[in-house]
Amino acid sequence: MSKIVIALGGNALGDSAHEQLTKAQVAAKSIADLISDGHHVVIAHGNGPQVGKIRLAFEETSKTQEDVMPFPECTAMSQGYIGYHLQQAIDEELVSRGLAHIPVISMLTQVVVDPADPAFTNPTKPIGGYYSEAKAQQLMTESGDTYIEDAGRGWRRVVPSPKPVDIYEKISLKTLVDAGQVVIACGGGGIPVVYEGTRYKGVDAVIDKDFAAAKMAALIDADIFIILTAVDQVFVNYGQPDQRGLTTATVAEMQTYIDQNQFAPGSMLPKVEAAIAFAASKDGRQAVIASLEKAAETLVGKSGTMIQL
Ligand SMILES: Nc1ncnc2c1ncn2[C@@H]1O[C@H](COP(=O)(O)OP(=O)(O)O)[C@@H](O)[C@H]1O
Ligand SMILES: NC(=O)OP(=O)(O)O
Repeated sequence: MSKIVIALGGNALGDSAHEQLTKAQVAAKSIADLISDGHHVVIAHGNGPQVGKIRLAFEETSKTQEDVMPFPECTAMSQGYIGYHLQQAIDEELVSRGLAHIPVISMLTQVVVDPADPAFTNPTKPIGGYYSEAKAQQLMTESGDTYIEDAGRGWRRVVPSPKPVDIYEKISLKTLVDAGQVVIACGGGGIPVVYEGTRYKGVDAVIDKDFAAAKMAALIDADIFIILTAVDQVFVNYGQPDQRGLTTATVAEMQTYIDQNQFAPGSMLPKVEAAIAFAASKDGRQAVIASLEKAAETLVGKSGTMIQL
């Protein structure tokens, strides 16, 4: 039996609430396969599309800039409704397999970041929907926000994405995990907070959930870290006629591919960096990048890209 942390991609969870629930049900089958096999599973999820849409809804309906919902609150909202979908879908799947005694719980999670992180002045995290270049240029002029081209999929707004330093609720997290519960935590990378004087305060940023999940995996001493997204494997020469899927790779090999700029910033690069960070943190730890539908297959080498020291 292994302790496994799974990171579910926000983009891979679909566009609308309806689509998300359907995709959560697909992910739940994969997750329940692992639980049925006796593994202990902890889940983090993304929120890029969702947090962007929540923020946009408030920007479009607020009378003043001050009324617009701040980003930490938007991430808290996304943790709520994505966690609700995942809780419901995983629970249903466990009940259907006679595993109703295993509780599933999602935790609002605050993740501590460094206020001096250079990411605050260099926005890189894509959120919300996709726009044409012309529309993105118009939005940049009107709003002063930054938009970039996102891995060949269109233009998207980007916001600061500081690295996770600590998980504020780590004692509760470990208690629930040790009690055998299926915990959903660090949704959307966690609600970003900084220590200010005598208290923690939310900051305008969206943490990358792959980095937060890697931090959580190390904190709970997980054996395996699985990043589930919309592609079956990591590719070199991605999108080119000679693209090649990677089945296994060492940390050193992946670092060489990073140095060759094989992975798009804001999409595959943070996944590979998070996977490397976990695999390199202790001998024997494995990190896998695979598609949402195929979590259990990755453990028997039938799918995904497996990275180890
Ligand atoms: N080298 C690569 N190999 C595989 N996918 C890549 C690569 N570079 C960029 N991508 C893109 O990265 C996407 C995964 O990133 P993203 O959509 O941000 O993930 P998430 O599912 O976590 O929201 C893939 O669906 C693919 O379109
Ligand atoms: N917060 C975050 O990393 O979301 P995505 O997985 O949707 O990019």
